[in-house]
Amino acid sequence: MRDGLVGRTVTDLDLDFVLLQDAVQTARTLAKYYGAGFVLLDAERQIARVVFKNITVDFAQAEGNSLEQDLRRRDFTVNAIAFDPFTKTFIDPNKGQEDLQRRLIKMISPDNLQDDPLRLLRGYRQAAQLGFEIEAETKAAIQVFSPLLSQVAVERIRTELVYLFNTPNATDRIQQAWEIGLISPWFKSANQQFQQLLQMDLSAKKLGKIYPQLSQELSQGLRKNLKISLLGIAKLSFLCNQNPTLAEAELLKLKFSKIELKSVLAILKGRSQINLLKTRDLSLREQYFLFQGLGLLFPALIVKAMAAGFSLETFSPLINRYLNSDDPVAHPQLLLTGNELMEALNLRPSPKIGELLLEIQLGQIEGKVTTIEEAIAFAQQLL
Ligand SMILES: Nc1ccn([C@@H]2O[C@H](COP(=O)(O)OP(=O)(O)OP(=O)(O)O)[C@@H](O)[C@H]2O)c(=O)n1
Repeated sequence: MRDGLVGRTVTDLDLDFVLLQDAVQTARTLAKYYGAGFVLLDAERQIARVVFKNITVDFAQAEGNSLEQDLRRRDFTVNAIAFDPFTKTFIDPNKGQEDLQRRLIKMISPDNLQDDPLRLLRGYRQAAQLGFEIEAETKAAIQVFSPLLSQVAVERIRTELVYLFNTPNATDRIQQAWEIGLISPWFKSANQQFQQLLQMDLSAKKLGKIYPQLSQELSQGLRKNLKISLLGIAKLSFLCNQNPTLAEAELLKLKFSKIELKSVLAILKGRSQINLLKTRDLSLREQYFLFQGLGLLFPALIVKAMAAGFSLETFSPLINRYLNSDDPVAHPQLLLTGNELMEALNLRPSPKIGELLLEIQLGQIEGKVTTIEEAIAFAQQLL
């Protein structure tokens, strides 16, 4: 109802139905009837989900004895508007529609926030997504209750954080959430990077104007099933400690996946590599290792560096290499495989083969090697 009333469009529709009885059974019947997926989310509280291709429909048993009671137990007034499809009337005991008009996130009551402290962070996340303000008393209550957030399962916190990182122009909200103590326990040193974090969306926009492809890559996930966007990962890399070991500890506490963790660390490493650009150009070898370390994360590093004050022009040569799939430095192609090298030189498998292949690759980049024969002779010479 909230999203419909403000005209918000989403790619995946999420419908929430409240039933006074038989919620799970109704969901099961519907799933069967439409051949859709069925997931029992909470047997005790009677919540089930029916999954269609781009639509998720949740059925929940009303909490309390009436829909009004159920709506009074929710988090924010704008999230507690119901519509009766039979009578075609709104049921809005908390005056959520008024707050929608005023574009306000307002708590239903402080007790409701305490009942499920994730709601404290949901408030900031939804304010960011909807472009709403947080009403003054609600903001004050969130600040008072902020220590309670640590009682919530970190998986739920992480989900909210990812939403925040993926929301464009929400870095000021992230900063505010940190300043009132909501997310600072997980990112203790973030305040040192806020100035740069706040520049991120602007830098992404600047980059996208000249290189639309990079802008598109930044809005996507590293993999299909990864919710956090590349730009989100770059923002996360600002929030956590800039020392990779300390950053790793922070991200592990929040149970970020291995690939998210590796991505942030790759960006932090890349960030220190490009510091050299302040005084000189990178050698071909250095460029090769930079591209190898980053892979698809390259645009995320560029935005981060721009937010830190580097000019876009500094990166033009590197960006051109990245965008050219035939570029040997950014997208090197092996002249020969490890097996072929072992056969040619009569070698046994050992870590040395990897080292030789790397040297051949670097020789190729530096123009010392162009054919397979030259590659073999080059390796022989090294041996
Ligand atoms: N911790 C929570 C989670 C949800 N809700 C209530 O359950 C509704 C549906 O929850 P959900 O679909 O998770 O959230 P939405 O508010 O719809 O927002 P989004 O889809 O962006 O997560 C919310 O609107 C809110 O009324 C709540 O009160 N407290």
